[in-house]
Amino acid sequence: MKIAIACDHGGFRLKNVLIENMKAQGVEVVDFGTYSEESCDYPDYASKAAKAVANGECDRGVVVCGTGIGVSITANKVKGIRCALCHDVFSAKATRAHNDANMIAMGQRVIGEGLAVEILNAWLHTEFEGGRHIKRIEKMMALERE
Ligand SMILES: O=C(CO)[C@H](O)[C@H](O)[C@H](O)COP(=O)(O)O
Repeated sequence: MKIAIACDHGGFRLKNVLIENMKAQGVEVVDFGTYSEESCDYPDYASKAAKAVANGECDRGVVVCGTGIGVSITANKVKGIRCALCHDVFSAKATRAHNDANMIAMGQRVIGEGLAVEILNAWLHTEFEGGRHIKRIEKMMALERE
């Protein structure tokens, strides 16, 4: 699996923890920045990761900022993206199983690193259930074409 990842200054330290966790599992990671804690604008980086997922360069994506909100809103502006803001393991599993979320967002200022790694791993390793959820996702994605 190839994962796009991006953050702003408010998510930089957590992004690095998540990258190390994924690399330790043999997951390929493409880091779209930012690369320091210098203040920057989260749309510049979250959009790069989201576009890499939308165009197929990466299979799925992870975005991090202070709250996870700015990066998730940004990612969801890119056609084809279903980015879920998750700060608990149950939601991370459910958004893969039910929403087939192709991106996850988290906030470095909201949760600790240990929980963030558990959430990421739950999201990475949960498959989409299909079935009744397929038509619901189709209805969501049809909104992009209106
Ligand atoms: O976009 C956000 C909130 O929706 C992120 O949490 C940002 O990291 C945050 O807004 C950055 O704030 P700062 O005061 O400029 O560090």
